[in-house]
Amino acid sequence: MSDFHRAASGGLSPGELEAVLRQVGAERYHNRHPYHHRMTGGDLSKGELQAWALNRYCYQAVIPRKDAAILTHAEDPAFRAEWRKRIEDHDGEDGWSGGIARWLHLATSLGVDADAVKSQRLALPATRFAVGAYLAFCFERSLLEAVASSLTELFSPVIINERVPAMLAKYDYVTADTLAYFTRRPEQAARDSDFALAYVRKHADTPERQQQVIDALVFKCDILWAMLDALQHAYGEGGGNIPPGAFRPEA
Ligand SMILES: O=C(O)c1cc(C(=O)O)c2c(n1)C(=O)C(=O)c1cc(C(=O)O)[nH]c1-2
Repeated sequence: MSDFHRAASGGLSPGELEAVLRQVGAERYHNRHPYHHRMTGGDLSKGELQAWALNRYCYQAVIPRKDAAILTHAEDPAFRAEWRKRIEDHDGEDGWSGGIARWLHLATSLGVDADAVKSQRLALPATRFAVGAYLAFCFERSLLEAVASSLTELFSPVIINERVPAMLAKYDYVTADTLAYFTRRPEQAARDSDFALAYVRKHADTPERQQQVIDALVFKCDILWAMLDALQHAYGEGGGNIPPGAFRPEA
């Protein structure tokens, strides 16, 4: 970690803390990953896009569970009222009318079987470990650290704005309907990250807590990075490193 990511021993002002957090994102968010660059450059095979969608489903599926874990730590009803919107975004009214269902649609539009995606059986081992680590982090750490770990959402509108136009332009089988998941995300992410950032600015009021917040965001960037590393290793360069039991694109 660069020195810049250490909270000053005397503490940072809320504005200085926010600047460090934004710097973490500028350096470590997954829009800097080669797999993302290959995606936006039109260089991924259809199998690599399918593998991305299938593995990323595991992340989508864990998000409402980690948000429920966060709610168990929250004593303030106003906090819970705000945070539970995230679960509703992903599950919808009945479990299958929110973001998870829209992600499933994205994966099936790319030609992956819905049951295979939902079962998560064909995901890479590293994907499972990464999303499991995110869930465990939100169960085990303080409310402040768990809230801070959601702050990658500050940067998600950037990657969505890079990804969506490039995918529409570069892959003739990708349509606006395929990518409908992303239509609502920037607005939801802005609402969520505004709330989380205000919470962190207010509650990270000692140098120790400021360091915990910075470390939580680094940890979360590492989760997203590790997921793309795993895809690159397994499916890049002709798919020669696909682990046993993992998704195999049709030749
Ligand atoms: O498209 C993306 O690259 C991306 C990134 C992230 C993120 O940065 O964690 C999220 C999402 N999408 C997303 O769709 C989403 O619902 C979401 C929830 C969270 C979270 O940590 O609570 N991150 C993200």
